[in-house]
Amino acid sequence: MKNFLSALQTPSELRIEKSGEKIPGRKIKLFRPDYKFIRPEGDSEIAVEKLNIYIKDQHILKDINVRIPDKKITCIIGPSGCGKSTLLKTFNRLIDNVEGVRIEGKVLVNGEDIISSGTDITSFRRKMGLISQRPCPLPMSIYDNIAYGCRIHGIRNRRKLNLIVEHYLCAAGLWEEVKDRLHTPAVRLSIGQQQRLCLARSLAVEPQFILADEATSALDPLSSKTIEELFVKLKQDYSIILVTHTLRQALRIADYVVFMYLGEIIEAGEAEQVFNHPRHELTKNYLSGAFS
Ligand SMILES: Nc1ncnc2c1ncn2[C@@H]1O[C@H](COP(=O)(O)OP(=O)(O)OP(=O)(O)O)[C@@H](O)[C@H]1O
Repeated sequence: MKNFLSALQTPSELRIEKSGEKIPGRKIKLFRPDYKFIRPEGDSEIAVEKLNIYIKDQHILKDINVRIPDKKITCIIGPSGCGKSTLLKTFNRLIDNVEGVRIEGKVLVNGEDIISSGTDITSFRRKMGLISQRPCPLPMSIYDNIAYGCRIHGIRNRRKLNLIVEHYLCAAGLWEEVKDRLHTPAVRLSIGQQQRLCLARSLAVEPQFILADEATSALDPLSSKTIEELFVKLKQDYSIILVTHTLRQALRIADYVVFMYLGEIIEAGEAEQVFNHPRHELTKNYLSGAFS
């Protein structure tokens, strides 16, 4: 199935209906009140095989083998310094920016090894939407924050951009709050709104995965809850990988859990199994709060 952007790139196929935009061949309406997400093309699965990461002389990730399931929320948990962010950074090759890094092993994204030298990093990174701990809106308007990435990818038509901006602000649950001030600076939004804007901006270039590193830790409880609820909705269409320090958050939203300790994966499995019947003593101790 075509995704939203590619559908918009063939305007002859696009039909406007009074109640919202409709793409022929699809029963779904794109916008409020019947807003539904559009499933990106293909599966979205990551398989990590014998991954070892060294930074200078330190062995940071040790023989990592794990499968991140398709269209689920995977939470990576573990004490500070155990390698959660390093593993996440490997998934979009941001790890390449770390000085003195050496990577061994395979990270297969939909079957393609992204560690091997032939990988086109730019096109592959487009599949990976990244949400960081602190929202970082671009110093421009709300509208332009969303349109920016699309313009880079060659979409210039104002009408198409309007559709995209509305679509993804709806997806991130922000449209109603900002529709009357789209052309005001994004930095004037609250931190929680900025984080949803960053989520909308990531979605606007149609990733298959959403990677989030402590995405709610800078937010107030209400904004945090809003982002969690969005992740739960978005998993219909995206594979979501969250690094979180908050066990309660993982308990609330994880479908799959990866528990790390000192650079190793100690246990990975369905959330129900890991939380209720952990196999490893270390996992039990971590979950019981014996260390954090
Ligand atoms: N650029 C770097 N140079 C040297 N060591 C690094 C670098 N980045 C990370 N490390 C080390 O790698 C290990 C794993 O770090 P990482 O940030 O992945 O852990 P984490 O589990 O995400 O920690 P936290 O929960 O505190 O954010 C730590 O010992 C850290 O000091």
